[in-house]
Amino acid sequence: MTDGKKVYTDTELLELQIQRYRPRYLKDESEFKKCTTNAARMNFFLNQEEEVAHIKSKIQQIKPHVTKSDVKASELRKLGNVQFQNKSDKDALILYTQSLSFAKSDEEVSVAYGNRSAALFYMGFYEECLADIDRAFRHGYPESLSAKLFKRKKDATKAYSDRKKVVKVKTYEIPQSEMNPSIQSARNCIEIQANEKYGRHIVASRDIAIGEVLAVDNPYLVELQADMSSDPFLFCCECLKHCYNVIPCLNCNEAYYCTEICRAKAFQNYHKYECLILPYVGQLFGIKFDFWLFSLKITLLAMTEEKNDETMYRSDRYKEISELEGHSNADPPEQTYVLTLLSASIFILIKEKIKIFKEFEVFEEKFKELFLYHQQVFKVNAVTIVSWHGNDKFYTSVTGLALYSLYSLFNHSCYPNTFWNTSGSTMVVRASLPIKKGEQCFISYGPYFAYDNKTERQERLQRLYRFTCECRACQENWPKVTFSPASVDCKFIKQVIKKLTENQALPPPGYILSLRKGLEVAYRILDGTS
Ligand SMILES: C[S@@+](CC[C@H](N)C(=O)[O-])C[C@H]1O[C@@H](n2cnc3c(N)ncnc32)[C@H](O)[C@@H]1O
Repeated sequence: MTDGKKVYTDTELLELQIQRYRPRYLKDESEFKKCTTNAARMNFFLNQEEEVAHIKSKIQQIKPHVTKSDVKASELRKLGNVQFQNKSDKDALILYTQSLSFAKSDEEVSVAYGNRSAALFYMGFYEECLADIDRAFRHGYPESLSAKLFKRKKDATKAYSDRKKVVKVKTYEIPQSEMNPSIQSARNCIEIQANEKYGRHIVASRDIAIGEVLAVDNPYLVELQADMSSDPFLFCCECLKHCYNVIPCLNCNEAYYCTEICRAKAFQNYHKYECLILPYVGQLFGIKFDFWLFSLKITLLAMTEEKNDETMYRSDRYKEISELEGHSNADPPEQTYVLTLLSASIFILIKEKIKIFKEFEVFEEKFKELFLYHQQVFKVNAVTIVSWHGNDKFYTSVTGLALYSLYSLFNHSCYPNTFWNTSGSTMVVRASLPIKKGEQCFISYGPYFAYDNKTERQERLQRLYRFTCECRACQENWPKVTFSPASVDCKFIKQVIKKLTENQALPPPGYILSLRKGLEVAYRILDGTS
């Protein structure tokens, strides 16, 4: 979100809203604090008739942006042509993609695909170029221009087959024989336990060696972070795949997908409702929080998903999401007040514009509870996905947020014995230390003893996750490690290891072992032998 100059994070935006509504909160404070459930909080605003009438009239005044227009599509395509002639292929590609998102008639759609295929060809993305040529023909590309497109198809096919095959990075897959019988995404070396101190948590059901895979989890839901990713027109909103030839939603200009399959899946599951109100959200509030969009999608999924009572802990089902920790009553009341006020307005918007509650009448009351709850779940459990992409030069960027059911059961330690990374949106969790049978498997929620001091870590964990960390690094108050791994040379590593080995009061032997083993594992992963 920007005001022309500054890009605001969700937290900064929320702080601005809290300041804006402070006088109103102070007036309502004592009554609002009496509401102890999310539904009661929502009803606090929804029962204020004047307020509701005011929001309804604001909604009526909003003219949603034109989403499909051949005139606009043609303008954007022509701007793309200028960039293409100037050899700015990537800028041309983005303008052609925008043109596609506005294009209404088959003719306009087909020409935009045809033009984009040219930019893709010159950028060396032959597979994507061929896909766009097929799309152009399927939409009835004009006969008069077809010869050029047939030639490009021939050239791209040849260039594609001549090119050395790119080795695709393979995500680890759990072998059938090692699958966990009670947890869908886990290997058969962990189990879920629960107690008062830790809530639900993950425990090793046998000894686990460094580098071993504990879980390969797929997200229940992802949300593309358009403002933060380097380019929102290059990612699939459904699977976050980095993709140069995304295709737009057939109704709105807000969502793009890597394939027709992802588009149909998103539309069927939630986007058919979401895209009817997205054009209003920004205009109604002047802001769009990521956690709203996220929460809206989950709530729509919760309403529409078919019930599945299987006892296995599943990552592809709403039931597991519905039981995640949200600390519903732990946020500062002023923050909850503002979020509820804005959520109540979204509730009215949904009622006015998509009539979904007519279809799912029973959910009207449930929605009030869930929409806020999902925002709370998001804050405690969502993960930021950083992708690496590029052609010959790889670079990383934040592409999205995701919610994983199994990852959400891992508790935190500032000296964790597991770590995770993602490939696309698939998360792989591995051991970073040896884990003995019966020991809890911890992950880091961000704070890590080597980079942040104990006070900083404890403050952050308390504020965001509402617990006091009692990991070994916190109990023994380990010092920060003051080198940056990127600038470390081998000589320096040797010195560090020597110092660590000599001084037993510093991080324990496991840390040294993990450093050495970690390098070995990283090498094996990169080498493709693990
Ligand atoms: C992502 S959830 C982890 C699963 C959670 N224990 C449950 O029962 O659903 C995060 C929450 O777990 C709890 N938690 C995480 N790490 C913890 C720890 N080291 N000690 C105590 N509680 C912890 C906190 O309440 C935190 O907000």
